Amino acid sequence: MNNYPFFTMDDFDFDNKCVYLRIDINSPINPITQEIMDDSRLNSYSETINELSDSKLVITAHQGRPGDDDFTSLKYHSRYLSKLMGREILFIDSLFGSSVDYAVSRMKKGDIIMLENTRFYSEEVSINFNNFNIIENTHIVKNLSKLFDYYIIDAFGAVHRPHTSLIGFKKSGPMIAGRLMEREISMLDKFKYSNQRPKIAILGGSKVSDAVKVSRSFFEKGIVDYILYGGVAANLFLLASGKNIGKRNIDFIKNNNKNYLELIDMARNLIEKYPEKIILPDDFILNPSQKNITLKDNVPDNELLADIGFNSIEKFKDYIKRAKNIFINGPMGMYEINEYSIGTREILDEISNSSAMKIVGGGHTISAVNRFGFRKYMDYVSTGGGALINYLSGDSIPVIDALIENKKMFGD
Ligand SMILES: Nc1ncnc2c1ncn2[C@@H]1O[C@H](COP(=O)(O)OP(=O)(O)O)[C@@H](O)[C@H]1O
Ligand SMILES: O=C(OP(=O)(O)O)[C@H](O)COP(=O)(O)O
Repeated sequence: MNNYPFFTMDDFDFDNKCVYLRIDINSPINPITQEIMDDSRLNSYSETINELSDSKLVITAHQGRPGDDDFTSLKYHSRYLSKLMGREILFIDSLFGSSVDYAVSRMKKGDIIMLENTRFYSEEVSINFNNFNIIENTHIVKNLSKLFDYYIIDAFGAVHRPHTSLIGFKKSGPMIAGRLMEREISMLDKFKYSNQRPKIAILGGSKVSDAVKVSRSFFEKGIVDYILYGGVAANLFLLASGKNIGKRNIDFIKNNNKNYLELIDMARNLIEKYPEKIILPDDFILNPSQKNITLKDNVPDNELLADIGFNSIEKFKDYIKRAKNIFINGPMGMYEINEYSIGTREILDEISNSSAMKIVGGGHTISAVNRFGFRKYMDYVSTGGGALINYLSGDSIPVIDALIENKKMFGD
């Protein structure tokens, strides 16, 4: 038996068994060619998949969110993974139903199948996850649970999402943490339990809802001393503090967050309670004009605050220099475009030069770290973005909770 409160792959023998493996290979996608722009997440599953080479292995995963450019089929991911692993992977363009049943019934030991993007099915994300009866009664769970002996969940990047393909099988059979989950948890615990101060978080990117939610826990529980905000997360806090961030930036927040008024309220409360811990940029590079402006200037309606400006970079660097523990999730701006990549690059450069413990995570953040050549300077590169910050925040994590519950049910 292992030392974790959940099953790991050490606890079972998968020889000739039918195994469900949920991974997170959600990757940055080129919106024009649909090519995978960074294969870090795909690369992180070699240990798990190699260890399952005696099983009949069926892989599920998601890519993107409905409505977004990167909401694509997993056909390309299956080809990519097949090449990386040097193993044939049969792609089935459904998640469940007769074509899946038939393909699985014909599997032999050593075969691998990958199913279609779980988020092509609304039952994956749009049901009431507080009621497990509903989850258990989805077509996804009813159909797939007929097929498997074991359910391995290795999607560390999505552990903070209580979605059907991630937690829905907790009563169907043993649910097991994969090798990536084990590695992530043991590495992140080193940071979580380190008492070296100051500890700082750097939160950027576009998923502001995760950023605001965890900020509260980070401050309330004293997990970090400062949070430096970039990207859309910074825009949200600036808006909440009464700054004029311009129509296009407000619309970006509104259009991507149904609960944006609630987010602004939460951000405002945090600013009132922890003013000295919230570190915000005060100048920016505009897109499309590429002008450097401060927030004292008016932000024209058609401009995005696409990168943090030079004063803000220097201000952030001062905090990074003094830190003993640092983690970063989310780029400082639209790093994919050269003209707006300087903030992200400079901040990653300063982190790389620091002697603090340095953790970095998130699909786009890893892609930036790889692209700008900083990977070798990081102590740990987590595959999780939202997952990383939620895990470090000490809040309850739906997938980990489900794994723990499952071990209690199937433990003996
Ligand atoms: N100020 C901004 N306005 C619009 N998009 C932004 C801004 N800053 C960053 N982004 C975008 O955020 C995306 C990355 O965010 P996110 O998915 O949250 O990061 P991660 O995958 O590392 O967790 C990038 O595509 C980047 O272009
Ligand atoms: O890429 C992911 O999150 P991340 O961008 O926070 O690292 C995960 O696959 C979760 O995706 P989601 O935030 O669309 O639920």
